[in-house]
Amino acid sequence: MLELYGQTFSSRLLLGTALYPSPAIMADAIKAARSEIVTVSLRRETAGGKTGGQFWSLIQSIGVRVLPNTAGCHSVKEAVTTAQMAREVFATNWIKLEVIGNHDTLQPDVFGLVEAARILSEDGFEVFPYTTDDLVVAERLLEAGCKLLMPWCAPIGSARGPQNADALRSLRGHFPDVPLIVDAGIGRPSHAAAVMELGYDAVLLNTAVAKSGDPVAMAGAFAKAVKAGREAFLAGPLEPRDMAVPSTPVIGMAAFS
Ligand SMILES: CC(=O)[C@@H](O)[C@H](O)COP(=O)(O)O
Repeated sequence: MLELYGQTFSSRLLLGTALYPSPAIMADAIKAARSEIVTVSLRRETAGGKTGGQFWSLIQSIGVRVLPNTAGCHSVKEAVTTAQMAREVFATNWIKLEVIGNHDTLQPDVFGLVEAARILSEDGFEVFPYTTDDLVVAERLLEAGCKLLMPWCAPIGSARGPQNADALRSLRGHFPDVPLIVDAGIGRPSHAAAVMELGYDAVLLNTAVAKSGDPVAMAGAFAKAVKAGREAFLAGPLEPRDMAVPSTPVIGMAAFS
């Protein structure tokens, strides 16, 4: 079971709720993914007026846990204020904290992220920080009160998959007991399986499902990949070797003379 801030979940696939062709397709994709947690932008929820209300009702009808996010926030003040509003709107202390540092790459402002994480943790939030794969930043986030980490594997929406598997492996090795969720940049089910095989606890993705040719079918494919990756990790995959090792036994081979 996946344990996040004292709550347990069967599914290790968290989904975003943006960019789908329609709300109905989004709902069907969430069901096909068997996700139990979806992330929702406060901006979408509040900006849409009546539409926002309908969207919220649809999410509630699916019966999933909501992880509000601060998507689009570029400063500590903006992120903290958005988180506080999200707590009121969604009635949860959970917050996926994004403090974006660059318009082009959408990479996190890790300095602002740590500061905002400290402020929000002290204010009783349970923070899910969207961060890079930097080990020192990870340590600072844990010191700031985060009980889990959400490193990217590539820029948001890039669909490039793991760009630095060594850094992800290193994070896993340094923090064996901290829940680690890869967030952002996953493009294909094989990417999700690959990070799960490294021992990551879960993945969060959005674009790869929502913008695919068939979001519902793709959500199902991701669900299978995440499960397969987890099972492979638990089964103890082989480490790559430099030299060949015969896989066919030589004892008992027929002798030719
Ligand atoms: C929805 C959300 O929270 C995104 O900001 C998240 O980081 C997912 O990224 P991808 O769209 O690349 O999966």
